[in-house]
Order: sequence, then C-alpha cells, then structure tokens
Amino acid sequence: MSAPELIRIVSRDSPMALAQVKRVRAELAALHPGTATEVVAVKTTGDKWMGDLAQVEGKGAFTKEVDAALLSGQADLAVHCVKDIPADRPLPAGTTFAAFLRRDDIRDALVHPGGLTLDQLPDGTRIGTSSVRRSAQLAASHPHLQCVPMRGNANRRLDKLAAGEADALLLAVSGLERIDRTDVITEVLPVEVMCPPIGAGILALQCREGDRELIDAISGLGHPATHREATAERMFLHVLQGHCNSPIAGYARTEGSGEMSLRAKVFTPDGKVVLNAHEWAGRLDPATLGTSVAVALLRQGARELIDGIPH
Ligand SMILES: NCc1[nH]cc(CCC(=O)O)c1CC(=O)O
Repeated sequence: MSAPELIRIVSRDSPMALAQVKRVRAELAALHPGTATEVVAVKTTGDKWMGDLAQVEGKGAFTKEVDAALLSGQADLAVHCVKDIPADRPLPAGTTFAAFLRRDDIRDALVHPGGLTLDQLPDGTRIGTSSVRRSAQLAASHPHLQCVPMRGNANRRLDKLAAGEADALLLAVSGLERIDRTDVITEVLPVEVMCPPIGAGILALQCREGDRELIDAISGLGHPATHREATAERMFLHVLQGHCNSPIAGYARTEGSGEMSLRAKVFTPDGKVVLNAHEWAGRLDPATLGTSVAVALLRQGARELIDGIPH
C-alpha cells in the first residue's frame, strides 16, 4: 500500500490532545514505517475562553481552529475527540472522517483528594464540573452534593482542585489515562451511575475529502466496531440536534455476539426528569439505530427538555 511521505497532524495543544497525537503517530509508524509525521498544535477558542462555552458559540469551540488548519492546507490530518465534535451540523464542507481509533474506557471517574467514593462524600461537597450531563445526573442520584462551575483542560482542573476551588472532580477515565494521571482516581463510576457523553473515549481522524492517498493510508488505523458505535451515537445526537450544553448522555456497545445496542438518556438540569431509551440494532444499520433511539426519546418529550436549556 502506498502512503504519503509526510503527514502533518493538527490538534489542540493541551497535554491530553498531544498525548492523543502521540498515539496516532505510534499507530501510523507501525502501519506505515516509511511515512514521517509532523505536529501542528493550535490553541482553540475553547482552550482560551474560561467562561461559559455557550457565550463563545460553544458548538465547535474545540474544533474550529483545528478544522481551519486542515482546510487551509497547513495540515493534512486532524485528531479530534468525537465527544468534542458538534453533531447538530455536518462536518465542515470538504472534510471527512478517515478512521475512528479503537475506543478507550467510556466511563467517568471521581477524583477526591481524601480518597472517598461518590457515596461516601459528605453533604455540601463541591464537585467541580461545568457539564450539564454530569451535574444533572449527580443532582438525581446525590442531591446533597453541590456542583461548582469548572472549565479548562484536565491538568488545569487538577491544579484548581489542588488550589481548593472544588472538593472533588468528575473527569473521563480515558482522558486521565492519556495524561497519565489515573493515580488521582478514587472511583470509576459505572455507566449506570454516570451515563457517558456521546462519543466518549473515541478519537476521530479527519482529512480533506479529496486526499485519496492519505484517506486510504489512514483508514487502516480504523476499528470497525468503534466506527459503528460512533456512527450510531453521532446520528442519535444529530437527530436530537443536541448542543454543547445538552442534557444528553448515551453510548452504543457491541456485545460479544457482535450485536450492538444504543442506550441514551435526556435529563432536566435538576435531574428530576430522566427520559430513557435502549434499543438493539438487530438488522438496523448504525445510523438507523441512532435515529430510532432519538425518535423514541423525542416521543417522550426530549425536544422540550433540550430546548429548555440556554445555548
Ligand atoms: N471536555 C473535554 C474532553 N473531551 C474529551 C474528554 C475525554 C476523552 C474522551 O472522551 O475522548 C475530555 C475530558 C473530560 O471530559 O474529562
């Protein structure tokens, strides 16, 4: 198989994003030993702005500058967390997903410097999170805890925790693995306790549409089950027209039998209303499964819940 001599990889410049690029380079080196890679690191609006994401057109705050580097030809390949790619609009015109890497852990973890688990946290414990998905689920299951807004990349949040801005954090296990900080995890929360976001733990490799040789070379890094899961989850979010601050959670899972199911939830921010849906793919293709689960939630009133949150 022929592969380009040089691939310029663009990504955010956070420690987590750069670790993701390192994985991509390692997988590329194994598959195409003759191909050199270069890293183009960019700061995104989402990294620079520490206020409410909705105020900086939240959708795409972590992807806009990366996409621009790809489209302008400054780079050839973009690495994104699927979780951060808006699903309520198409990918930027002229770009396409060339591969989804094998999925990492999809769960969230509790980080509590005192070593407590979620059920052991005392009344009024301040959990640093700006995620409506996390705060709604916590409000439902642990109403005695208090969420305080916290943004910034995972390393910065750990610094803020150490500085006393919160008593505990919820962070993605996969993210902590990538920055090599699983040592701070005091409890990995089962998906039944904290339903993950759409696209959790998946890295997408995005190229320019016309770049045939590169797309062919990259597609060898793709993981088929992850690709199906990402497709089902993103179609689900697309049909719901979820936004960056949506009270939406869900995950597709491929069982040992090879069959995939998609479970999803929509909440009110106070966690008092939780809509649930779970369907098996059966003969449905992944995108149709995503549509079907979204429609099931829309029938239960999901539209009102999603639109009820400012964005
Ligand atoms: N919001 C930032 C972000 N985007 C993706 C991940 C985790 C890694 C992933 O799911 O791919 C994180 C950190 C977190 O939520 O703790």
